[in-house]
Amino acid sequence: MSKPPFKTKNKKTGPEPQETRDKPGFAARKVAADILGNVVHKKRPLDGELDVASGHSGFQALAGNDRALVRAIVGAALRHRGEIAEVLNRLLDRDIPEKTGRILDILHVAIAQMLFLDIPDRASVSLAVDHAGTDRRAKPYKGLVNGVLRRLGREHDEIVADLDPLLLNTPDWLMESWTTAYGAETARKIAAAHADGAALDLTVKSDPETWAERLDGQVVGFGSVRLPRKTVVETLEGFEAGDWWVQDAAAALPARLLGDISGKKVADLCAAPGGKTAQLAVAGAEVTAVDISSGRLKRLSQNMDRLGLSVVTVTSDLRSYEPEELFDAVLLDAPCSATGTIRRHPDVPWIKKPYDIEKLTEIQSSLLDRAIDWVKPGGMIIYCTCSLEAAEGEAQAGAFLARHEGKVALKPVAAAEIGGLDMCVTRDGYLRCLPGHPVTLDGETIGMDGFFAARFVRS
Ligand SMILES: C[S@@+](CC[C@H](N)C(=O)[O-])C[C@H]1O[C@@H](n2cnc3c(N)ncnc32)[C@H](O)[C@@H]1O
Repeated sequence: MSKPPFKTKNKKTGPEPQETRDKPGFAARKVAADILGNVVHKKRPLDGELDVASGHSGFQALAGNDRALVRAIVGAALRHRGEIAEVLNRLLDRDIPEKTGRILDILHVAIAQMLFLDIPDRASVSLAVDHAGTDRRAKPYKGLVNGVLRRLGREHDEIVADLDPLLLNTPDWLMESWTTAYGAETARKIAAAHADGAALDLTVKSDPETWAERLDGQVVGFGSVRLPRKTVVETLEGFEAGDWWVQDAAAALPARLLGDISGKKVADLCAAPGGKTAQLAVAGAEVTAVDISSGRLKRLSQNMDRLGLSVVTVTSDLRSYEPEELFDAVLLDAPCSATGTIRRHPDVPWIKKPYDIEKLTEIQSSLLDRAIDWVKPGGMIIYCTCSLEAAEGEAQAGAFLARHEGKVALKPVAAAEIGGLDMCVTRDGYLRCLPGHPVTLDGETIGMDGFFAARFVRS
């Protein structure tokens, strides 16, 4: 039940005084609240906001250590968004009215620091109060920010008692979708994996064992090299030389389902930024990489240049694309909700809605229906998504088979083809990786992204 709103006068304020702006850490908190607001209210993807070349202008202007602080604060605020909202609910006896500027974002940013980051409460509270004081619509709530946060500092243990983080940090519709698809226990394991975050996985051109040794990592999944989480990619051995690229261990599996493609003509549909394109090219295929986004294809080309790989790129909407000749195989990594990547993209649960899944499943089926006619008889079609939603995976594949009965058949996946990862193969022969599936690094259990793939053969 909602509570009656606070009433305050809306006083106008000018820009924040110089001494506030100059306070250490103030700019980072302000940018963090701004980015959090852009993600949760304006549904802007977090990666875009945190891009040092094209992201949030305030973020771009920060020094390196402040940028790292913003990443940590916004990451914690999103990963624990449900818990923070519940803590606020317990602290407030009235609802904060809408249109109060950044007040809720300021509070979320401060609570994220107080509960989940190693930052003294004193600093988090004082900077949040300063921030409220400099925001035109938040200023009337400066006292409330101070009171609420100080109370959290004093009564922390009672206030956070009995929280269920896994349920709170997962929107109901997602928890229901995963419970229906995988059962309640697995749904909770998935939510737990999201709280843990992700390691850094690399796909190497060859010899994963040697690369694991050289980079102090471990071979996981099917030939991926896993490194500890906080690794700066660009400084690692082999980056400049193009010996490997970043790709989650689960994302590296679908392209392997094509088997020996040396010398074959393969279309990589929805290809950018090119993780799977690189795998196909390294396997010796003649690759045509198609994507609707010229910007993303530019990144794909840069990635292929670094890796010393040669592929043909085509900027086109697949709904109007007409290939010049048929392919031996196609891989369609369709646009999807990306709920399989929440470990690395904690914004996904808060920017995606059930309506998005409905729209995406329509696009996926229209792309599949076109791709089927671009492959030679006997050729393979791999359909994959980095989604946990059955509607974008198992149900989509089943509906495709039903629509094209006689024209296409399922070629079930065998665990032996993906390095014996039998937990990633369903009874129907689909590839289904879940973030709760255990893959270990130095005894620490870190899972992999959620991924789905189905393999079909054209008659
Ligand atoms: C999941 S990402 C692909 C990731 C890529 N396969 C990889 O492994 O690096 C989906 C891609 O689909 C592209 N896309 C979305 N709708 C499209 C369409 N109608 N036609 C072509 N590409 C599309 C997006 O631009 C995006 O690059």
